[in-house]
Amino acid sequence: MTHSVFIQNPSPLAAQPPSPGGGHQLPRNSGRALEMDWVDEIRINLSAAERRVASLPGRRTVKKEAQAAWLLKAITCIDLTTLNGDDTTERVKRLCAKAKAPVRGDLLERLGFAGRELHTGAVCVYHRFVATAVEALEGSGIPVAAVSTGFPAGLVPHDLKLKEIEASVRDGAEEIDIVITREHVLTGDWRALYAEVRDFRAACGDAHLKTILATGDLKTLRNVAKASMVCMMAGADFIKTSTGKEGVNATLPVTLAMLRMIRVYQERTGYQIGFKPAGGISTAKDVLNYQFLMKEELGRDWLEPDLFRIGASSLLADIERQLEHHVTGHYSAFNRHPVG
Ligand SMILES: O=C[C@H](O)COP(=O)(O)O
Repeated sequence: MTHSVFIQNPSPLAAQPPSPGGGHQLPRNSGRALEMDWVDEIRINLSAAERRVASLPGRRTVKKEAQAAWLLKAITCIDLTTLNGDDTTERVKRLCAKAKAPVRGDLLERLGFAGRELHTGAVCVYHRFVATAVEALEGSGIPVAAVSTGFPAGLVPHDLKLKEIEASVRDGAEEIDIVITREHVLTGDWRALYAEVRDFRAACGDAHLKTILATGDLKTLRNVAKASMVCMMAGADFIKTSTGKEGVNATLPVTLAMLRMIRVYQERTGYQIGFKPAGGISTAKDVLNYQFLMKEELGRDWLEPDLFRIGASSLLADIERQLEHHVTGHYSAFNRHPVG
């Protein structure tokens, strides 16, 4: 059996926007033995995948109130991120404040959301800032995600990677975003990739494991799909596209390939695996396309933050501008939304 069909058109998107609340408890993926058959059989039809996603923006537009609801839902799925060499404690504290109150109160009131809980899915930082973020977010219910394992290139010794994961978990990170060793994919050493991610999963303990594939480094969609499947078999809770530091980061064709693998894994094991596109997603328009593709490919469950995160440093500012435009009819300058 192969997984090569990317041309089937989904049923039309329901007119109903997602409600900003929701969420559900999922059984955690325990991983399983490496099935080489599941990897070897994977085939990808690149041009069909490109055609499939090219039709998305034209077919799927939502207007006015519906769009505001989709964007509010997107906010709950953002891993609000700062991953810069010049990050400071103060910047991380400001980011955490923004994660707790992502949209101005007056806008929420005019959108009819006054008094409703709204926060981002997580805050994502380097290990150095995990403890700062945990303290700043205390009582908010917002988890801290730590990038790890020698992010972004992942070229430090394996034992140091495990120690880095353990240190972030000790400091309070509830989610660990690891990078895989790209060489394992580029040389087709799926056993080495599986063993690596298995170890990362064990080091995480109760913290959730997001495996960053760095898809821009993997050369082909087939490699992306195979790496996705191996990471899920090794126990990934989420598969994530990119670090934000590769030449090419999240794209819709890559997303489609990864979502199809999530679907196959669910069909075979019953586990629902989360998806996190990351890197270069900076506009409300971009994020709507990702939401539509998630819903069309995997269904309503995958619009919730326990199965969908968007790794982004500047997306929130554009969403807030769009919400402001929706309410006032005017756009404000980006410098009125300095964080997020
Ligand atoms: O995981 C998150 C990414 O590093 C954020 O990338 P971005 O700065 O392009 O939004």
